[in-house]
Amino acid sequence: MPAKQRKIALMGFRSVGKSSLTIQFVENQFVDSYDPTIENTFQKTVKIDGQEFVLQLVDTAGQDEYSILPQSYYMNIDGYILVYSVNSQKSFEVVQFVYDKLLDMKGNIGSIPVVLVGNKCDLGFEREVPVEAGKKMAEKWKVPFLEASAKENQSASKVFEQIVNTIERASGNVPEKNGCILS
Ligand SMILES: Nc1nc2c(ncn2[C@@H]2O[C@H](COP(=O)(O)OP(=O)(O)OP(=O)(O)O)[C@@H](O)[C@H]2O)c(=O)[nH]1
Repeated sequence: MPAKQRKIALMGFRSVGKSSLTIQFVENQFVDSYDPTIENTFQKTVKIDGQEFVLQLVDTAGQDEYSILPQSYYMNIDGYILVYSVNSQKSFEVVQFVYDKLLDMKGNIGSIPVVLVGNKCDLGFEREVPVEAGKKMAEKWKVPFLEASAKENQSASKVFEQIVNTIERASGNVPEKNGCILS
């Protein structure tokens, strides 16, 4: 089967680790320094369940509750990875704001593939967002949820596999599976 092209946007508050998750997945490395993103696109080819996918990953500039999302974030994007960091309640609020914006713009979010990610789960001692809060939000949205750590390379590649599977399910290419993945 020919490779499928999929375009995925990572969105969420500043400094939650959108770039770090992407770089961990694409280049298998973690960069400790913080360099705010304007917008970057990465590409990686992966094989999932025997199917090759060419993933274009749009690492967006961080949003906040005042952001006006550019049209390009709504057009030609197959799925969204919405990222907050578990040590920032504010970032959890921003991810809800972003979801609502997407819902407004896209109409029926039920048909928009989304994965919710609580990053920086290695910072348990600074935790402001309980696992249950992330789980509950994802259940409300009916989307998969994972906690991850770009730093410790926990679930970074799972996040991307999960969004690809969610996109495939939404387009009717994979049988429906129950529940959320939490790790
Ligand atoms: N402890 C810890 N730090 C992390 C993790 N992921 C990212 N960071 C750090 O958090 C800071 C911000 O990470 P970025 O990946 O640049 O965050 P971003 O969401 O792309 O930020 P913007 O470009 O502003 O949107 C950097 O100093 C990273 O090293 C993680 O899983 N654990």
